[in-house]
Amino acid sequence: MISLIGAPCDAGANMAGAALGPCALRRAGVQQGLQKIGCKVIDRGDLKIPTSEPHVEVQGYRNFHEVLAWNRAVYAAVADALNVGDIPVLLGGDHSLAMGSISAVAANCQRQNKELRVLWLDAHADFNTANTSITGNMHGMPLTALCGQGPSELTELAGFAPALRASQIRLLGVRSVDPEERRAVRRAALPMLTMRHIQGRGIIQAMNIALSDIEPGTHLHVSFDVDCLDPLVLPGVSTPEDGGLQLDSLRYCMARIAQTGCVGSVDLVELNPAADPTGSSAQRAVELLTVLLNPHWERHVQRSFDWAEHAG
Ligand SMILES: NC(=[NH2+])NCCC[C@H](N)C(=O)O
Ligand SMILES: [Mn+2]
Repeated sequence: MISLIGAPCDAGANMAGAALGPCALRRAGVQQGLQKIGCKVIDRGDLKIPTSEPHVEVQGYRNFHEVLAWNRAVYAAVADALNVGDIPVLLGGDHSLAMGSISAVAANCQRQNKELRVLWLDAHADFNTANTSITGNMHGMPLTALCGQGPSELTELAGFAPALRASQIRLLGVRSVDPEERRAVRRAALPMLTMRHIQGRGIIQAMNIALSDIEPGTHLHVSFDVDCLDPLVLPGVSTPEDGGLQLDSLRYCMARIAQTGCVGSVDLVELNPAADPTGSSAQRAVELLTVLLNPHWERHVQRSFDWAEHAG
């Protein structure tokens, strides 16, 4: 069973709008789309936090209390879904929410003695701390917190720290890294397939690398930041970066990931409907999610292979 969990939060972003994401995804038919391909889906509705959480900066972390409250709520909801054996699909909301969702996944995997691998599809590395960030926006910081850097309220959401080792992460589609962040990425040896890598090797090779050495039984968490797509394809994001993935390439990535049969949890984040009045961004995001979660992946992968080989 797939559990849809809405988290209308944009406290971690540079602008308002991502909080409208869950509503836009539902309107674009996320539940029906997944049901149509044969998934059983329960919509658990939207999470809430106490409205009294103040919008203040704490030691360089903007809206710290609010982001923390959202992540605690996300942690609890994702943990609940995993406990009953569901595949939680977090409908964000901004990418700071991945701290809560992945901490819950990490705790669950530790309890079940499962390997965990995180595929992070993104235009950005999201590997800042307050010290390296230019903006203080916490949607640029989730991976560092998960890797154990930052305030203990964030790094210890899972009950232990770090929730993740850098070697468990594969970043894909990156093309914007802040100068100090770049140094941190290198120091941590964070595995990253940038757009330049992808363009150089081709998408097939890139996915071979991203998915190599995944053992059967691994829990694969896919953190899908929709800004990994080119803004011409998906304009509805808060931090667009040129030179992103084309639709066919990302469809291929999603089909390849689905083919592992290991997808155990998903974040669908950073959709900002306010930046795309046409609504096509939400529809594209839903369509890609249905490729990722399609239980009949064999047919899809074959079709994608046909495309990829045709495209050379
Ligand atoms: N998930 C995202 N959209 N992250 C954007 C981060 C942008 C930039 N690196 C920053 O800190 O602020
Ligand atoms: Mn991101």
